[in-house]
Amino acid sequence: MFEVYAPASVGNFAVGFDALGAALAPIDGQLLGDVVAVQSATQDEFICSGEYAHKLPADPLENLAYQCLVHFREHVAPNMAAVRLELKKNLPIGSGLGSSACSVVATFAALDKFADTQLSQVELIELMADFEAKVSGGRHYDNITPCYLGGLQLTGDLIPNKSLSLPVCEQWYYVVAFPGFTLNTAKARAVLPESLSMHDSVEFAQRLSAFISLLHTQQFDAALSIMEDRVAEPHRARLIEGFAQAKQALPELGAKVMSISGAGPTLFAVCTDLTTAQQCADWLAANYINDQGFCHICQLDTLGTRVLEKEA
Ligand SMILES: Nc1ncnc2c1ncn2[C@@H]1O[C@H](COP(=O)(O)OP(=O)(O)O)[C@@H](O)[C@H]1O
Ligand SMILES: N[C@@H](CCOP(=O)(O)O)C(=O)O
Repeated sequence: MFEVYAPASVGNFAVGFDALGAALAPIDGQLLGDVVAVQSATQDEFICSGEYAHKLPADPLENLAYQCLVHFREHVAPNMAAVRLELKKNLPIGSGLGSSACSVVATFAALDKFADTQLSQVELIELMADFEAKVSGGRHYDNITPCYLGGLQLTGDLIPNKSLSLPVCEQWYYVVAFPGFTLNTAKARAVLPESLSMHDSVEFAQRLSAFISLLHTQQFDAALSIMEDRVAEPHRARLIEGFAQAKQALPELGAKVMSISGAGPTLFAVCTDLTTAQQCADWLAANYINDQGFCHICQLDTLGTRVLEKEA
């Protein structure tokens, strides 16, 4: 038996709608992501457990992890031995933390290892994106690739191998706050305009390309100064109760960036020191989250999806 862990991720990373995403690692060492455990069995078996299992449809046919197993058995590895696959659903659904991507990535990575199919990285990413697209209302890679590969990824069909890893400042802290209520990604995509004006398209391209160039040249303060979401955030802000108050309060506390993680309602702030990050986390805990919510101070998870070491 082995377990595969896939980390939560911040889609869009404010400046790269559908094109940038970052994997998260809480600095207190907690794991923030889904786990898939696989072991040999006499016939295929699927179990869904974990804190948020009860929020998923009871019918396995509607569970992405089970759908991935069925697809893998039928189309990728028909001769694979029978498997007992358990999804430990540790991330809230509709949170903006790449929850559906987490389940899909962990499941395919685990099955790929179990069956020793040795799919290429691009083949796996394609497969993962196909399944996440079934629920998210659009095909995008900005949760899949950081979740799978770790770090901050520039990602999309135009990008060689679907993803390019970007350098980030090691002193950046990411405060993420899931408020405890949910926002369906497909619904949050439906409020976006179908197209951008020429002006907005040029501005988006300038901002994203400058941001990446500044990261590569280690001009991190300048990168933070243009790290803003002018594409999705203006349309989604009204869907997220408490967004406006946080948008005002967190920069006053010293956050360099405050925006929506993925499609929301999780908010994220980028801080350049731990004291400020803690103050932002305290504010979010007191003013944004309810008793179902949580808040973490994170840095980037550079490992991505991996097999968990067994505890001694
Ligand atoms: N294993 C799974 N993990 C997450 N969502 C799943 C899973 N299986 C099915 N779903 C469905 O997919 C949808 C995911 O919603 P979405 O808003 O895209 O979540 P997130 O943004 O957190 O990925 C929900 O309707 C949920 O019931
Ligand atoms: N680029 C996507 C990201 C969705 O992330 P999720 O965690 O909310 O699923 C978007 O902004 O729609």
